[in-house]
Amino acid sequence: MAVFTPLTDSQVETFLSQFDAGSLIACKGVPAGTENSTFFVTTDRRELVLTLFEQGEHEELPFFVELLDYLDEHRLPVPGPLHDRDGIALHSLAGKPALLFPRLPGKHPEAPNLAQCRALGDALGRMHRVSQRFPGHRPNPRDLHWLLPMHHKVLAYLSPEDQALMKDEVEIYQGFFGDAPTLPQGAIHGDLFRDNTLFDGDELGGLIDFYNGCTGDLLFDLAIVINDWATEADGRLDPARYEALLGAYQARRPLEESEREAWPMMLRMTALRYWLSRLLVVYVDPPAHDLTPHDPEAFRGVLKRRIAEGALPLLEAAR
Ligand SMILES: Nc1ncnc2c1ncn2[C@@H]1O[C@H](COP(=O)(O)OP(=O)(O)O)[C@@H](O)[C@H]1O
Ligand SMILES: N[C@@H](CCOP(=O)(O)O)C(=O)O
Repeated sequence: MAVFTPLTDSQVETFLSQFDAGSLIACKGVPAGTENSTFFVTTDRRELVLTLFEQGEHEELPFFVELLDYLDEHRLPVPGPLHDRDGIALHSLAGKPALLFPRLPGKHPEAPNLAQCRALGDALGRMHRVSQRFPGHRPNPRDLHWLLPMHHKVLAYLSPEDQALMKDEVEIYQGFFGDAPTLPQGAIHGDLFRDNTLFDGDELGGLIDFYNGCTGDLLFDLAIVINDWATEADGRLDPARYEALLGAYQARRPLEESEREAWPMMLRMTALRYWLSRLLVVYVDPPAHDLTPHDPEAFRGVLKRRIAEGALPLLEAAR
C-alpha cells in the first residue's frame, strides 16, 4: 500500500475546482506507487491521476512540469500535466506539492513481446530526437559523478569479490568516460523500466514517472531500457527483444559513432547504477515504508553478463 497521505473527497473537490476538468465522481488511492501518493480521480468529464509528492527535492518539480509540457507539446505519449485556469500546473494539497495528469490507458508489461519492444524503441527514439532541443537543464543525478562517491558507502556490505568488482568497474568507467568525446545530450527519462510504461495490448499507452528525468547522455536512457526490457532474469540479453528495441530506436535516431563506441561501457555503467542504488536502499538508507526493496543481486547479475558479453556484436545486427 502506498498512499502516504490520505485525502478526503472534499479536499479533492476543492482542488479540482481550480481546473477545467469536471466535478468529482470518485477518488481512489493507487497501491502501486513507491515514492509518491497517487490517486485515480474520476470526474463527470474524464479520468485523471492526482499525485502528491511525498519526498525528493520539491524545488525540482518545475523542471518535471516543463519537461512533460515540452514532450506533450511534441506529441510524445506522456501525461502532460493539467494547468489550472491561470495556467499553473503545480499546486499544494494537504501540505504537499500536487500535480494532476490525464490517466493514460494500459498496464505495465511484465514480459514484453517484440511488438511492445518496437513500440517502446520507437517512442524513445522519437523522444530523444526532440529532447535534444529541450531548453531546461537538470544534471543527471545518477551518472558517474554520483557513482564515484556513492559506491564507497556500500563496499563494507559486499564480499571481497564484489568489492573488487565494483571498485574496478568504477575505475574503468572513470578512465573510459573521462577520455571519451561528449556524447549526444538531451532530456532523458532516467528510469524507463517496464513499470514506468503503460501498454494497452501492443499499443503504448504512455511513458510515466518522469521524476528521474534530467538532461545528459541520451545513451544512458537507452542502456537502462535495454538492461530492463531486453534482459532475462539471469542477466542474459535476449537477442530478439534487443534487436526489436534497438532497431526501432535507431529508425528514429541512429546512434553516432561515439555512442557505438561507448555502448558496451554504458550498458555496464547503468547496470552498476542500479546495483548500487538498490544496495543503498537495502543497507544504507532504507525508506520509512515497508515496501519490499528491489533486489540488488539482479543488477549484479546484469553487470556480470554485460562484462562477459564484451563488445556486443549484436549491435551490428540491430543497425
Ligand atoms: N498518468 C497515469 N496514467 C495511468 N496510470 C498512472 C499514471 N501515473 C501513474 N499511474 C499509476 O500509478 C502508479 C504509481 O505511479 P508512479 O508515478 O509510478 O508512482 P511512484 O513514483 O510512487 O512509484 C503507476 O504504477 C501507475 O500504475
Ligand atoms: N527503477 C528503479 C527504482 C528507482 O530508482 P532510484 O534510483 O530513482 O531510486 C529500480 O528498479 O531499482
